[in-house]
Amino acid sequence: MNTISNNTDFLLSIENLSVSFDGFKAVNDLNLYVDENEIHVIIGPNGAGKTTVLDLICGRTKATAGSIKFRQKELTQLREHEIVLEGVGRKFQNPSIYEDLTVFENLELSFPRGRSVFGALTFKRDAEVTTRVREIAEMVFLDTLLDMQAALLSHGQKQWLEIGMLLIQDPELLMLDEPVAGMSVSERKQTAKLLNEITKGRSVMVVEHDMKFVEDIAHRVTVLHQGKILSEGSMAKVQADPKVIDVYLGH
Ligand SMILES: Nc1ncnc2c1ncn2[C@@H]1O[C@H](COP(=O)(O)OP(=O)(O)OP(=O)(O)O)[C@@H](O)[C@H]1O
Repeated sequence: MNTISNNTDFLLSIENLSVSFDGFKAVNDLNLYVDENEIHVIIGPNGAGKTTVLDLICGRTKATAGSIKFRQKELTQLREHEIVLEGVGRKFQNPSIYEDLTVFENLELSFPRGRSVFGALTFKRDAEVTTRVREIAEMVFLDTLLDMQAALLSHGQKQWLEIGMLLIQDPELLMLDEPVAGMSVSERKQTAKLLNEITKGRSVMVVEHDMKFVEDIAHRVTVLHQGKILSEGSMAKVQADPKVIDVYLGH
């Protein structure tokens, strides 16, 4: 029986999704849904398949079976850059910023109409770009550091800069892989505030191990284990689930 439904209410609908690596099922018949304006956090033990799910959504890894629908559009057949154009942004664990450029220049380069590395001479920095760069810089706590070389930012500030570089493209779905790893306690709190702000008008999927941070941001939590859903619901619900305590939280 084909269990793939026509679920139109969600921003993202993942159905019967599987991927195998040399016969090993890293993601195994997964169904997962993300609502509009939702912060959806995926947790679970090492090797559960969390990063692989993000890789499948952004097209970095191709599914063996199943469907990923983003606003009715099937993503599994698209290439990575086409998925970005559909409105899906992805941040990897290590920040990929231009270290020798300033904060301003990093944001400017990421603006959809901004200059390309090769088109630098023909680009006219117009007021719209400058305004947008300043707005985003303020959102990611870097408005006083616009002229600083990115290499000189702290680890946390580099993470925020990369989030800013994604935000300036205005994705409808933003995916973040362990965004607070290596951050100080105060940076984690600020990042939680940032994520709560940016969900107005977009959805965010986060893979994270820091349970305090997850508590601060998650509208909904999916617990993965061996490529399958072990538990799902509010943070309070999954935290109290004996299965989750047994395989993950109790360790
Ligand atoms: N490209 C690949 N080729 C082969 N195996 C892979 C590949 N990508 C992931 N895997 C395997 O799939 C499983 C799931 O990995 P994944 O990175 O998704 O786990 P995770 O839940 O994100 O773990 P962690 O919390 O440690 O980041 C692991 O056993 C991993 O070794």
